[in-house]
Amino acid sequence: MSLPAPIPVEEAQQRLCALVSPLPTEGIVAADAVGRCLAEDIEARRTQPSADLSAMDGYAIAAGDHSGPWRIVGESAAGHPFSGTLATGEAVRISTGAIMPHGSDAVLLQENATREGDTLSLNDEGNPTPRHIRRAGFDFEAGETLLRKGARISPAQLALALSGGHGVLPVHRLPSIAVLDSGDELGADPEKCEAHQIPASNGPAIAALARPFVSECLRIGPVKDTMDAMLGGLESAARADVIVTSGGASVGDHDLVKPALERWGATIDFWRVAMKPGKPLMVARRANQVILGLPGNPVSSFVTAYLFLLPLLRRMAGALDMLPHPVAMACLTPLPAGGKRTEFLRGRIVNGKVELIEEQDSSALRALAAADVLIRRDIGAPPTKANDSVEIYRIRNGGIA
Ligand SMILES: Nc1nc2c(c(=O)[nH]1)N[C@H]1C(S)=C(S)[C@@H](COP(=O)(O)OP(=O)(O)OC[C@H]3O[C@@H](n4cnc5c(N)ncnc54)[C@H](O)[C@@H]3O)O[C@H]1N2
Ligand code: MOO
Repeated sequence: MSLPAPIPVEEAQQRLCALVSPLPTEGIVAADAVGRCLAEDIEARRTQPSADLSAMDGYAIAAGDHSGPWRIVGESAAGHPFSGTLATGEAVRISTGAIMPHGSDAVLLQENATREGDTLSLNDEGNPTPRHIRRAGFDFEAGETLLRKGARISPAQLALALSGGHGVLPVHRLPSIAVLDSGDELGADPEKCEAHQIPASNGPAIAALARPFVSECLRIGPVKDTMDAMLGGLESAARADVIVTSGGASVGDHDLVKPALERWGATIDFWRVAMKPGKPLMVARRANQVILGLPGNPVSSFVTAYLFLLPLLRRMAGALDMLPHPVAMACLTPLPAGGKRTEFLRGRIVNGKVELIEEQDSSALRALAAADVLIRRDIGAPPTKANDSVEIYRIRNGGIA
């Protein structure tokens, strides 16, 4: 059998993402929109802060005399502004976040003041200063763009949208997926595997990776290595936006994903990518469905899900920024020259530098679970010395979402 030449990683990512468009838009209560992507730009509906506010607990001091003593004529508390106007020589008790009264132009910290009854004076620790005033509109003005179309709503973006006066956000629908494990050797119950079986760990791991980006995830299998079982598994996934299979993507006698997809009426878009691990990756379409055939080796399945499934789901969810961003980090371990495939090596971070994990077998789950990053090695990259900079993708500590 002559096999198609593996295509470069970037081309494969582009071809995959070009198969889909962002899903339709819906309005979602802002707090429930976390994880969704905006379908349009969001403008501020209010100015923040809407008035000059004190940034500290202390006293708002009238313009004109910053030496004191002053007469305290009232209070401005957060949510309860002082209604009058200060005259020279007057001050108002003020709390953090409260509105500066008319006529005031400085804040005296309470630690820098002595109060006796209604008389306020300096205690030589510091003077009234306008530095403790947060000016109206310094964060944003009504009408300014707060968040761009395609931005993913995370907790900080949620807080900003709420602060900008938005209770409901226009976002894209999330895709649904079905994840199918295949292989006669797979046991569904990890506590009851015979000697010839291994626990089916890929499906749950892929589903866990995808969870923040999907509306629902149907789990199918483990499916046996027969054409009928594979066709049955695919048919039960027929309503998902994306089908992910794991295993059976290679060239063995029992690798049935490709023939089963073809028999099921899917068209293979590409098969085999010049990457390690993950070479047998397969992408197919059937009507509006996209099928991603991930290799069975557990590390290959994880790495290809990270580099292909997540960008695909991000694109369907409306993100403009789909691909993971590599960053540069010094690498403690010297690395050999890159080969004929882009490599994604497991590494751990030690004191701010990355170190290669010795075990790089594409079935080694203990090494994967110990990894903080994938080290990217481009095709034909020159060898590196200790402490040379390499490109890494974080797969822990916030690197996924
Ligand atoms: N002659 C060749 N053999 C292989 C090639 C090749 O090019 N020529 N490619 C190798 C590469 S690279 C990979 S990766 C694997 C992937 O093959 P498959 O996608 O067909 O995967 P399987 O053969 O079904 O399984 C491989 C391995 O992974 C285990 N596995 C499968 N599914 C699961 C699961 N859901 N949970 C946990 N572990 C799973 C399976 O038991 C096997 O050990 O092919 C190479 N061979
Ligand atoms: O390309 Mo395979 O995914 O190395 O084990």
